[in-house]
Amino acid sequence: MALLELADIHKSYYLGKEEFPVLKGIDLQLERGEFVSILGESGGGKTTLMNIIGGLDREFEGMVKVEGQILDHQKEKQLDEYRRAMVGYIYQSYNLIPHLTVLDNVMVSLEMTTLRPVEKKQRAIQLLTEVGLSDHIKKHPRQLSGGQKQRVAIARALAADPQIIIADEPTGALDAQNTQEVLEILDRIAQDGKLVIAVTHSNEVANHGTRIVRLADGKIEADEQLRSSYPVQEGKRLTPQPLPAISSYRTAFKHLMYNFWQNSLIMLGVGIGLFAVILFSGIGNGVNGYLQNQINKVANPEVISVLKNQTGKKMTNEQLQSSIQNIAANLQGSTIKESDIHRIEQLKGVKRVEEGYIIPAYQLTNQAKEQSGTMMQTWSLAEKKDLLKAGHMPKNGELVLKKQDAIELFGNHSMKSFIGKTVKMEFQWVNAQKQPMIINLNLKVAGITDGTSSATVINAPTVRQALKRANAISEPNLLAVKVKSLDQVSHVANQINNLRTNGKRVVGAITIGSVLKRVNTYVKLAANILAAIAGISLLVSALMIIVTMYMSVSERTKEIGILRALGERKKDIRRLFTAESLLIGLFGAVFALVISLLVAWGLNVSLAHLIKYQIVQITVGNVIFAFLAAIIISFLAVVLPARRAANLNPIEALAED
Ligand SMILES: Nc1ncnc2c1ncn2[C@@H]1O[C@H](COP(=O)(O)OP(=O)(O)OP(=O)(O)O)[C@@H](O)[C@H]1O
Repeated sequence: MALLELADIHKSYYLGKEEFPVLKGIDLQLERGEFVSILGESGGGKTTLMNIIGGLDREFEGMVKVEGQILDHQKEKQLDEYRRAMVGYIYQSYNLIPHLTVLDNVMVSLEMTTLRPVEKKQRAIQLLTEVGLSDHIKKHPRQLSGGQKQRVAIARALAADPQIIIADEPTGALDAQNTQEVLEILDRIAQDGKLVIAVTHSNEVANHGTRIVRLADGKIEADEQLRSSYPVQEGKRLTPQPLPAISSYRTAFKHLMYNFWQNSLIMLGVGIGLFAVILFSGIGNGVNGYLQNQINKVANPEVISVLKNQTGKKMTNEQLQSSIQNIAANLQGSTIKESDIHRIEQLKGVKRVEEGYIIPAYQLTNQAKEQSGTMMQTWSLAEKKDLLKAGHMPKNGELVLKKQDAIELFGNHSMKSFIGKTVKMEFQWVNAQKQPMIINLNLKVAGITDGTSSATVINAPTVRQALKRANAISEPNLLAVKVKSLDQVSHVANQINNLRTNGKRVVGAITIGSVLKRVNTYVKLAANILAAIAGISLLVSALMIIVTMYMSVSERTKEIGILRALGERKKDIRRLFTAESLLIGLFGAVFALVISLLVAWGLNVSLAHLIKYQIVQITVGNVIFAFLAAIIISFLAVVLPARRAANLNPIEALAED
């Protein structure tokens, strides 16, 4: 049984509808141990025939049998397997993969065998030693002479232990010395029991073989046996296997490293898009946290302020806030009844209710100096001690003065010197008959507050006692309701807003939570705008990967042809480019992470004296998101380029200059 049998092979090329027949009925039987030279005039169809024998061409008529089995050339998978297991190629122009070392060029073939990794390496080194290249295994092809390159190509062709070695003009580019050596190697391969088929113009090469087949006008003109073929002993063969995924990733990594600087620029480009995403998210977190922190500093979010609902209807937080302005006009109508306070105390989730007053307008006097103010709220649970810059919170008969007020009244001295001084206070109120009356108080300064968000305050009992003494109405017009926990705040506020008498709402609740919510809305809006900008940069990153990968496919067309000839499937080619894109994305993300952390650190340090807060806060979630985004965009961006690479016709890809 012949190793390879060709029966009635016809092949034509078409230009439009015009047919150019190249092979017009080839019948050939080739055996192991033969060194067959195919001779013929230029353009006679030798390469075309080799492509058919080598399992690269699918478009021909006729039958190819391998070891007695018909090779179904319609089925790509069968051809892939055939090339992987049976065929090794040697080309005139060597066709080594430029970004892989000599050793790795040979390993590419061995990756498609079931040998263990150590055995693969041992075999590659042994083959390279046999062709005299043991000292050059770490070099790249560009660092080798022509003769050396051809020997690497021979070692690679033999690596996966194929039975058929196809050599297309193997000595065409070599000098006499190297030609002689390569021919001897080819002869040794035939002696080892393999079938060597060499396409040549040279009689020297042809005479070296055991048999010469002459092609003319698309047919076999002569078939001449020069010597008997070599005897064949059956030995153990290596078992082929499809390329493992890890090999594609390794090759992709090596390619990236080979063009390190060029690729690092691309990764930097991709990284900048991701950097924008990470940094903007970090700034979003920081600003949000900062605002919450600022609000929590001046007010306790677990405290609800309750005012009289003077309309009886549903009121929003904003309407309630602005209703404070109406208190002066209707002091009596703004007070909250004892019974309603009691109802609030009974609500589920309420811990404590503190009564307080809003005094619409007041006047402070120290001897001849006067200072007036508006909207004084008695010190309540909603306030925070942080506002106090000196002294203590006001007790009965005491007041805490805003720093500016203190300076107006006592002159510009140190804050502590104000404490202990007395001030007169006057404000207007009404009695039960709605008669306006002036309330007078003598107060001792207990502390000083600073800043814009705080004011001069006294405590509620001081006000209540003064009102009672003057026979004015003394019900509170403000309540501070302390809630048991933060998550109950909005529920309690709802219950308070829903308290009714005769169907009319009685009181209204103002929560810091709602202020926070509004702030959050703005922060989110800003964050979304930043995210949109970051999204655009991601799009740019994706485009960059697409362009890079398309360029890579064009640049590496020949490599794709070589890999296909070695037996890699379309799938393997697609995976090679996908792997490369993924690695670019992931390295880009690492790049982005490093820059983001550095920039975040820099911003936080340089802003530390302005804002005592980490204004950029990059969370683990942000980092995970950036990596996921990198993986997704690099996967999507490579779909089309990878498909294009996989669909390249291997013969055309190999013919690429
Ligand atoms: N893809 C193609 N499309 C159209 N015609 C082609 C194609 N490939 C080869 N041919 C034609 O087929 C004929 C045989 O080409 P082939 O490369 O097989 O010849 P060859 O014998 O190997 O030539 P050479 O010795 O010069 O390498 C030539 O006339 C060539 O122009």
